[in-house]
Amino acid sequence: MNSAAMASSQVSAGNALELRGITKRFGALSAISDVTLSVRPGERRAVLGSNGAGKTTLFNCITGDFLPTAGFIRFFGEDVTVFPPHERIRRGLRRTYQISSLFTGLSVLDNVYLACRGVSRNRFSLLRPHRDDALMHAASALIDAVHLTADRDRIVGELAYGQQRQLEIALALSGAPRFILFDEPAAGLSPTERRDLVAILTSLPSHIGYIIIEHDMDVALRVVESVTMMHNGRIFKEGRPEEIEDDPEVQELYLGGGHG
Ligand SMILES: Nc1ncnc2c1ncn2[C@@H]1O[C@H](COP(=O)(O)OP(=O)(O)OP(=O)(O)O)[C@@H](O)[C@H]1O
Repeated sequence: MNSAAMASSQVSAGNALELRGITKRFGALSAISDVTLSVRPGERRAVLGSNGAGKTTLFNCITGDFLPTAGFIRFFGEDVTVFPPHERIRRGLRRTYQISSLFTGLSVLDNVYLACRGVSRNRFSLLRPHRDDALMHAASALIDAVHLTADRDRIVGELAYGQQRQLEIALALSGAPRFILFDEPAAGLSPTERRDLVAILTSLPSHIGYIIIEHDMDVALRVVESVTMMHNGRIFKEGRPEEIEDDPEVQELYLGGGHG
């Protein structure tokens, strides 16, 4: 290992996620530019910024849906910059989407069971699942974790919207994730459902770190310990939730700036 590679591996030692100089261009447009950030194992961070700031593009680079134009990404020390999404999933990275990815004609339990099965070694087994197998127990535990215990046998299409979003969190938790990217989980939720979401996120196992993109500051700042503010594709400010909330520049640009 040369000295540059050694320095790079020392920088990344101990981080769950490490981005260095990530840039993504679409033709002449730089959606994100030179984004460098590190997240420790178990750390919970919000990425905030107004529309078009580059938050979703950042997520897509982390998941492998987009290849960055420049920079590198390490996941638990391993360079995953050019890995396809399924290789990152196999290493414990998960993501939720703004657009629902649920099987609405199946029950809550079947949805979570299939997600658990999809990331297990036996995913191509043709054996009929039994209610007492280990995956069924894992699925039940995840349903409890997202407060859907009483709804586990209901058809997903009949659930309230907020319950469907809770179910998406259960799917992201399947197969022992180490890190989750939550894409606006509070969007469209009622005040009661938002409170439920905060309770679910804050009671996730402490070894699971996450990044949350969220327009609702009341939710975002209550479920994280660190915040990265983005503006025009660049990191604009980083700090603890209370520092970000009190920062005059953030207030000018984001909180009071007619943010949509
Ligand atoms: N596939 C793409 N092709 C071209 N331009 C894109 C593409 N994806 C994003 N962009 C552009 O990159 C910039 C950043 O967009 P991005 O969706 O990452 O922002 P965002 O912070 O997630 O915004 P929002 O809060 O509205 O979701 C925008 O100018 C957007 O139009």
